[in-house]
Amino acid sequence: MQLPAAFIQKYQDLLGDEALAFLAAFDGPVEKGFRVNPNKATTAAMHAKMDAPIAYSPIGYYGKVNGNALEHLAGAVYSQEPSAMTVGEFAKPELGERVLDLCAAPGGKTTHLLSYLQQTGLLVTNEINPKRVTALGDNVERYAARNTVITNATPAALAKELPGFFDRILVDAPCSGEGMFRKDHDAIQYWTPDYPAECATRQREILTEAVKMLKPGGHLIYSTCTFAPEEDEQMMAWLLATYPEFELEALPKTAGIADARPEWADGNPELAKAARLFPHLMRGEGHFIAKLHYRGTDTVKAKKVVREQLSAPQRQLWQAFERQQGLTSLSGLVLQAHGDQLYGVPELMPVLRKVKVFRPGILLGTFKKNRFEPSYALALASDGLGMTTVSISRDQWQQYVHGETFDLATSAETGFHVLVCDGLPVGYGKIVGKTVKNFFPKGLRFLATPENTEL
Ligand SMILES: C[S@@+](CC[C@H](N)C(=O)[O-])C[C@H]1O[C@@H](n2cnc3c(N)ncnc32)[C@H](O)[C@@H]1O
Repeated sequence: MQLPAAFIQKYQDLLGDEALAFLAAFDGPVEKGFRVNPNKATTAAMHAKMDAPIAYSPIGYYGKVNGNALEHLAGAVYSQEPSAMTVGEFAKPELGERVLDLCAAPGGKTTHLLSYLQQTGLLVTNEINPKRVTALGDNVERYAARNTVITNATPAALAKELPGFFDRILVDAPCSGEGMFRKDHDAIQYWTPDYPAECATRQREILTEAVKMLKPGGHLIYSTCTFAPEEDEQMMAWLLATYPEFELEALPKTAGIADARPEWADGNPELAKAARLFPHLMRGEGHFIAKLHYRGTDTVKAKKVVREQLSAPQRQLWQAFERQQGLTSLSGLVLQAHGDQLYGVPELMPVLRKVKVFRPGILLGTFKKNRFEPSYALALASDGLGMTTVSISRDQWQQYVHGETFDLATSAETGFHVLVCDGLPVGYGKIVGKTVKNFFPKGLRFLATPENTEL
């Protein structure tokens, strides 16, 4: 791989004898990996692929999965480079926590956090870029989140409305991306010797806002996918110097994960508690991760939380749908109609006034004239809600994702049913007799074959 001469020189100076192995790793193979979602069923095809576990993640495996496979579309697996999985593992939230993923699209870390929150607490997942937030929405939907709000805001706008609110904040910062050069050759084009310092300026701005949103006793996790000390050890040295209430927590180092390098910043030995992931030392791309504990004591007055917003006719239609579906346990959500769309908003969510909300919660469905039409998101999130389901075969699933109407072997009760294939909810069908009318979202339809959907 053709690396910039200034880049080579910089890391020769920093790494000395180790530089040879470091630079050689850029010509090695890119490591692939995937995570299994512990909150969904595991299919036989998944079991067959789960043969190379990743030592530092109980839900991570080396190997490749297909984005068109049933398991991926139904949120049972997520394709993620193995080093990136350390972030979700080190950030692992406790059940019931209020968590913020501040730089979240396309959702690799968000889906990892969701796996561990198990529908409890609250996840606010934010992406500043309006184009990238759509992919985040798709992944949150696939992961069946009923505890998540998606915002499309600047860190400063969020910090104004949610000071001292979160137990845990992840800043997976925009960075110079040096750790991804092997995976994404185009990233090299953007690199100049000054680029890490430019990124560092933005990272300091983001962190300045992030710290305002932490509760006393909370945790801040900071990660990048770059080797640049300006964005890694030096960023943490700046944070510790600027905010003495923060202390680094030692991260467990296994499978080739290394200590961070205090000598690349101000020499503070505490910095070694953070982690460096180097491709010449482990099976993965380049990353840096630090976990900090906030010992501040100032508490902030609780904000008003969201309230139900539903007209009487809308409530009647929803209740009729609940009865028809056998839906019994949609707990922790406040119902809000936004226009004709009904959302289940996490009840822990404060009211936001000036923050752009991309999705206030899980979309439950749409009010049509005198009826309620359930959403794809609700079908995907139906595990454990006691709703009526109908099993379909892999062949029928291929017809379904192509948008076709198909027949069941025997007739079922007329109405909406969650279709389940290999134990995974895949969407809604409206059944009349044996015929299944297709409600798979039009924008997601594709011509599926056994070959192009194989996991
Ligand atoms: C490393 S990527 C996040 C990857 C994501 N966490 C994942 O695991 O899929 C960094 C993100 O930060 C966003 N970003 C860029 N500038 C930002 C800023 N000033 N404040 C907050 N986020 C920013 C980018 O749009 C990008 O999506």
